[in-house]
Amino acid sequence: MFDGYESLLTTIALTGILAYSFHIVLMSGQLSLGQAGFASLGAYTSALVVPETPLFGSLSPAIVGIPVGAAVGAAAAVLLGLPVLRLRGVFLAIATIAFAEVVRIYMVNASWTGGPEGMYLDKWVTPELAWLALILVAYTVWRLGPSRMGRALAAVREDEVAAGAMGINVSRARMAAFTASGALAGMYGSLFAFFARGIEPGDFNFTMMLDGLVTAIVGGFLVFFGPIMGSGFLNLLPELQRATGLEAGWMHPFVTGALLLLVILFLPGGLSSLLTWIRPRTKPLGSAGAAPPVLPPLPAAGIPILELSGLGKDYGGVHAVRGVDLTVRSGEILGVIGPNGAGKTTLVNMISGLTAPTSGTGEVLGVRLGNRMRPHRLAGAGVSRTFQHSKLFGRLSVLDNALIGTHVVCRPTFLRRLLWLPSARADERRAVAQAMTQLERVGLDDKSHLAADELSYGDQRRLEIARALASHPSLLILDEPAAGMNHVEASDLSKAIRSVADEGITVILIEHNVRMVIDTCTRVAVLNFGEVLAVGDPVAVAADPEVIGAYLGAEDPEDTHVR
Ligand SMILES: Nc1ncnc2c1ncn2[C@@H]1O[C@H](COP(=O)(O)OP(=O)(O)OP(=O)(O)O)[C@@H](O)[C@H]1O
Repeated sequence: MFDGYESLLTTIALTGILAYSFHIVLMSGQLSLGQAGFASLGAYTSALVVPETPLFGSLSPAIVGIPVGAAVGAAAAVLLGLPVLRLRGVFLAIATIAFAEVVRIYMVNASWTGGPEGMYLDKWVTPELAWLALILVAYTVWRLGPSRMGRALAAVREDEVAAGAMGINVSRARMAAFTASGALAGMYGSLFAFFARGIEPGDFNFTMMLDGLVTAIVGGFLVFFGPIMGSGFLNLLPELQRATGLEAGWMHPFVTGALLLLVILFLPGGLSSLLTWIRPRTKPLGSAGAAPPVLPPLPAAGIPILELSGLGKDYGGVHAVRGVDLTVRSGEILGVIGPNGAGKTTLVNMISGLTAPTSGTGEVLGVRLGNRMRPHRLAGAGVSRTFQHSKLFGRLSVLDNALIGTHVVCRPTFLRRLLWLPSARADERRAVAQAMTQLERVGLDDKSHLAADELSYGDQRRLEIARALASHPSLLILDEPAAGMNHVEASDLSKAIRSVADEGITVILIEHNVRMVIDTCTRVAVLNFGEVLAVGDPVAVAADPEVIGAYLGAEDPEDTHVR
């Protein structure tokens, strides 16, 4: 059927699958180079189990090898991921290269693999089978992208700390991407074995890994069809060379290397991003008529939701926070003020699970603070926050940022999206409705399609608040939300915070704008050198001579806007 092009078409499909195994880890911001090891394990294992005759008379026996290769690759990825996924960046890349090399050396020396000569196999992979496998993989990645899981991977890629604070289990998301990458590489290995009529350990070497990585990067990892574009383009290049008579041996690696350089320098989204530029920016999936998800009730007004006893944090010799005793009751707006370096951010980092205390105890919404605490657990219990220095997912849209905020109140949708179940679409619409409600609250609903990076500074601060509110928190922590705002904007923000509190959400507000704190908060705590200097009614605290001496430095609290 594909006379003369069988080999080219199959190679494009197989390289595409290999590139998807890189694409999926790049989606979560990881650089793993262990794919050659997973592919090798998948290839050799499926060589042992694939029957020597067609199934049911005509079916390619390679279809038995595909799930086996994928399962072996996934299992190897889990076993490797447990120790190595605590590494990041180049260290993860080195550890995974080492794994691939260990597998290669084992395959060279083991007797069941045929040693360095490898194994001869029958050719069972046709272009149709290879493309069917590629389309299935591409379909899965397409359905993953806009699902709750897909957004979680994107959030982890953009900013792990913010992702954790939005309730995403960062370790689990990274492990899921790594395992899927192992499965795809194992699947590639199995298909390759029965396409190439045999395998030897050298087939799964560093060059193979580099080919897959280059294809994924040149194609682009921000759009689901990037690997197909990358594979098509890079595999058609030699044909183009042949057609133009430029067939020198050095030409192909040279052109590929130059392309990689050009893409990294000038087109970080890869070739596929060219298509998304040409396409007009579409408004996101509408939420018209959709109700927000069923939201859990907020704690009853007046009950203690946060209790700290002697809580402290030392950084070496620096006592950032010392012996803090504090109770916060549901419905309060607690202002936290104090000079620079007083320990305000460290205190809220402990409350939101980002920093482990070194002394004392604390309980927030029924969750005990401690060394093993992870931010996603506190987010799941109802703590949400903004950061002193904005931590938005810059390359994602305003709507996607807010949607990631809904992570803890929305149901997973990926598996149901794979099957096109209407309930998944209904859940996505509910998530969009919840996100849009919060964007409307801060006046960003008409900018929902813009990238967060494209917003003005003030809008970025507002988006962080909308993202935090999208999780329907019981406790909202705002770390200097009015920084950089003028008086009018600060006054609007103050009104918005009071309206949030009127809905029953407890707020902790760190702010240097004391006028705003007095106008907004029901109670104020003053920190100085990591210790609580005073807690109480805002006006009374602002008039306390000890507080004035330590922080305000002015007799009249009306005049104070201290940084
Ligand atoms: N990761 C860290 N390692 C070492 N020291 C730290 C760390 N984080 C905070 N500190 C120190 O702890 C003290 C309290 O810092 P923190 O940022 O909590 O103060 P802050 O009251 O929020 O200050 P600002 O108003 O300037 O934001 C400071 O002396 C700071 O240098």
